[in-house]
Formats: sequence, C-alpha cells, structure tokens
Amino acid sequence: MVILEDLYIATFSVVVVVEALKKRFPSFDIAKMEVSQGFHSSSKYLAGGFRLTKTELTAYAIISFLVILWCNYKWSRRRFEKLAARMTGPPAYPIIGSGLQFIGTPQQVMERIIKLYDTFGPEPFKIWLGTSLGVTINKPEDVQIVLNSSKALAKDPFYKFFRNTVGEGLFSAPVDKWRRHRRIITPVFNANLLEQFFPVFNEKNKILIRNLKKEIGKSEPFDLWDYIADTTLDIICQTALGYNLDTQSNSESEFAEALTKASELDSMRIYKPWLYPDIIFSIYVKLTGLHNIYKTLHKLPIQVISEMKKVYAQNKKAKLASVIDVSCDEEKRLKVFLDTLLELNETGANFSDAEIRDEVVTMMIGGSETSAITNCFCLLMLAIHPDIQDKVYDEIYNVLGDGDETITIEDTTKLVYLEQVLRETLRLYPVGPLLLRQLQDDVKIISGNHVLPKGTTCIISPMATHHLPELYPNPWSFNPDNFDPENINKRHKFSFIAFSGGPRGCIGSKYAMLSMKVLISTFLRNYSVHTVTKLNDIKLKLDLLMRSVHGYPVTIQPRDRRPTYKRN
Ligand code: HEM
Repeated sequence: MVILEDLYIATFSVVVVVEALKKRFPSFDIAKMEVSQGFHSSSKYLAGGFRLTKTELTAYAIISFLVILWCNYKWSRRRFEKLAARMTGPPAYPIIGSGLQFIGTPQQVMERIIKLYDTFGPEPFKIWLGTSLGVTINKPEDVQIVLNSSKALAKDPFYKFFRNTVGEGLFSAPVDKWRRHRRIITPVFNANLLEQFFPVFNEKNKILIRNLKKEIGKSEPFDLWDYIADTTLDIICQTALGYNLDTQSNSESEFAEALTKASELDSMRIYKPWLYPDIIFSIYVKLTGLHNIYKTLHKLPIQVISEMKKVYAQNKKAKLASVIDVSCDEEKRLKVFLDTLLELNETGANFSDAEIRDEVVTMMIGGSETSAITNCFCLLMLAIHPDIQDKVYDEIYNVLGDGDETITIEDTTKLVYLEQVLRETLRLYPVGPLLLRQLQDDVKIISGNHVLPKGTTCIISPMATHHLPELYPNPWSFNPDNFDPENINKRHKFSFIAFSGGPRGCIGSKYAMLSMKVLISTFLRNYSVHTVTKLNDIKLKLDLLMRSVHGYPVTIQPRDRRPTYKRN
C-alpha cells in the first residue's frame, strides 16, 4: 500500500513538472524534445520547437533531480514506512518527527514519556526520531528477543553524544570494538575482584555514617543525595582507579565538579537538536569555553593511568609480584579495575592509553550516579514505608547482630529481603528508563508478528515494562513481595530489566547490588530514616538518568541496635 502511494507521488511529481513545461510552452511535446546543436554557443536552447533560457533549463534540471532524489529516498525507506503504517504512535512532522514530545523541562519530558506509553502501549508503537523510525518494545517476550539478538547490539547513533565524556568505552563503543573489549573485561568482574572491594565499601560507608551525625535529631529534612552521591563517587573512584578522591571530606574536587558539568552538558545537548551535528557542538563548546570541562574530567584518570603504567614498568623490571605497591608509605594497595586492565595488557589485550582511559571513565560514570540515585530512592521508600524498613532492619540485625563488625560478601548473600527491596526500588524507579538499540539486520518480534527492518531503533523502556499491570499488580505502589521467589518464578525473566539484559546488559550489576547492600545495611544499622513525603508526591525528571525532581528529603534518628520485634 505504502509502495503504491510512493509510486503515485513520484508519478504525480513528474506529471507536475511536465505540466509546468506545457503551461510555459504550449507547443511542448516531451516525445519531440531535442537537444540543440548550439548548446554551448547560445543562451537559448531548442526543445521540440520552443526555446528555453539557460536559467529555465537549469531550474527544470534541478527540479527533476530533486524529484529523482526524493523518489530514491522514499524507495529506500519503503520498509520503515510500511511498518509504521501498521502502528499507532504520536503525531510526527517532516524532519523533526515526533521530536516535539521531547522538548521541555526534564520533568515535562518524563511526564510525556509516561503518557505516551499509557496512550499507545503496551503493544509496540512507533515514535519517529527525526527521520528515523523508532519502535517501542515493551512486552518481556519481545524485550528478550531484541536484547538477546546478535543483530541488536549496536547503540543508537544518539549515544555518540556521550563520547565527549566516556569516549568509546563499553557503554558507547561501536559493535566491533565493544565485542573485543567486552570479551576481555567481563571475566574481570568476578567474585574475587568484588570481594576485594569490600574494605573500600566499608571504609567509605563509615565516613558516610560519621558525616550524617550532624543531621541526627533535626526536624528539618535534608536531601540524602548530598551525602550519598559523594559516597558512591568515592567508592567507584577508589575501586576503578585506585585513587582516593575523598569528596566525602572535601567537596571541592575538580574531578567531581567536572563530572557533574559534563553530565549536564551531555543532557543539555539532547534537548537542543541544533547542537546534534558534532561540528556545531564542537564549535559551540570551544566558543563557550565548555570544552575545558571534558579536559578537566579526563585529567585525573590520564594522570593516574600514566603513574600506574610507570609503576608497572618498574615492577616488571624488578619482577615484583602482581599485586603492586604504588603508595609512598609502602602500604599494600588493593588490586583495582585499572590494575586488571594493565595486567590484561601485559598478557596481550593491547589496549591503547586512550582505550584504558575510556573504560575506566565509563566505569566511574556508569557506576556512581546510577547507584547513588537507587540508594536514595531505596532509603526514601523505606522512610515512606516504616513497616518495610522494620523488616529490612530486623533482617540486617539477624545477619550482623549488634556488634560493629563490618559486613562481608557472605553476609550480603543472606540479606535476601534487602535484595527484594532494592529490586523493587529499581523496578519502580529504573535509573535508565529508555534504552535505544539500532538493528543491524531484520528482527522479528512476537507482538503483531512484526518484522523490524534493519536500521530501526528499538526503544526498550524498563520504565514501561516495569509498570505493566499484568506483570506487577498495582505497578505504581512499592511492594518488595513482587520479588519474592514465588512471584519471580511466575514472571517472564525479562520482566525486570533495570540493568538491561542479554550480552550488552550492565556489566556492573553484581558490583552495584553488592555496594548498595553494603550502603543500605550500614545506614540502617546506624540510623532509622523518616519522611513526610508521600509516594504520590514524588515527581520524576529525565536528564541522562531518571531522578526525583524534589530530591530525597528525610530526617534520621540513631538506632539502638535492637531488633524492632524486641523493642516493646
Ligand atoms: C543501580 C546501578 C546500575 C544500574 C541501574 C545500571 C544500569 C545499566 C543499564 C540499563 C545499562 C544498559 C544501558 C544501555 O543499553 O543504554 C548499563 C550498562 C553499563 N553499565 Fe550499568 N548500571 C548500574 C551500575 C553500574 C556499575 C556499578 C557499573 C560499573 C562498575 C556499571 C557499568 C556499566 C557499563 C560499563 C555498561 C555498558 C555495558 C556494555 O555496553 O557492554 N553499571 N547499566
């Protein structure tokens, strides 16, 4: 049908050109058109017994050329348009597509996205992203097909906006590079490495508890973000780079400031389509001096990598053990993510300095704010639901007792209810509410038996899937029982996709769950958390990640280290 329409439009356009010629030259007959012998010498050309000026001939040639281009363009897009004709979706306009839906404040954008899914979901629907076809993939069966497909590993071109910040690290790397790096890096995130990070988790959480003391007993709420964002950043900086950033003690860190500004700059670009072309964006950041943000952001990792490389070279010479010592005071140092990359290089991984920098910065950015937001939402949920907080606290008490011993990796496996609470938090508030994959070949999904043509952008929305009432009854309420073993078994595996899924899912999901369990359990062992905020008061916004518009306002009280059931 769509192809017929295109043919009709193309024929119609040619007829219009011919009719225009006829009108201009009543004696015009296309069959009798002849090329003048004096083409180069005269300004008038003979065609079928009438004369054309040079300008007219050029104009008609341009029009015909444009018509051909347009026909060719429509022909190359016929499969997208055919599929789009079978789907509902928001209104779309030439060039900008449905772009108007995504212009507004971060809060308005989030509200519109939720409304779009309410109106058109859960069946796949179309969203024209400029001139590219986006199709939403909402049901777990379809999500599984797309996320597991080897033809859906490429990120949408839109991810190139992050390259100024994270370069071509795993998150934004083109498929070939991603494949090579992911194969090498995946085994690094094993239990051994994660266990080594526990002293860091515990040390940074101890500082968090100390810093929070000044909020004890205050009736005025404070924003959890102000404490937790620094903690997760320090943790990731120490475990990825081996560098003690210490923003928890000193908030004036050049790196932390550059990180915040780079995220703001990247998200600002998303909402300003005129900054989409790389060349315009680089001129814009040069003229405004903002390019220095990226330079500052990369300064620290580049410096640490170069120092570590020197140490590696020295140690290689001296044939020292693989766990190396770089500190001045001869203290033994933890093996961190960067050590592992450098070790891999020794055994043939062949990462360039820029590649190492990109991977380290990707981990730092991918791991800090994501965990901070989830920790904040989780504590806010526990403050809103004191009965659930009591249950979590009692579990922590039963596992850790009333002493001061720090938590171990074995302890975390016993905190099963806390795990349910964290998953429910990520279900309700997935920090990455939209994931975009561009198909490298056709993929068939179950819904509507649609074949999604090569080049389609699959819009996977953890936010939408996590709020399907057929998967999660009362999807906007907070109910950790959604993740008890019985309910998990009843649902499709891809009903929970906060960490995405398939071969290109989050590489740090285990790290994230462990570090969040340590933070929440340490927090709750020391403080109870309270709020006057109601679940319905929470408004969401979307910049690069999804956050709460009004922050995470709570008050805290010290714990008496007794289980709640023994209190009365
Ligand atoms: C609550 C915490 C976290 C959440 C919810 C989360 C979520 C996600 C999601 C949804 C993706 C896929 C993004 C996309 O396809 O657009 C992703 C990818 C990624 N995440 Fe996480 N993440 C978390 C923590 C972490 C941590 C702690 C690290 C590192 C230590 C990390 C490193 C990465 C990397 C490197 C990728 C890219 C993977 C690839 O393309 O191969 N994330 N994450």
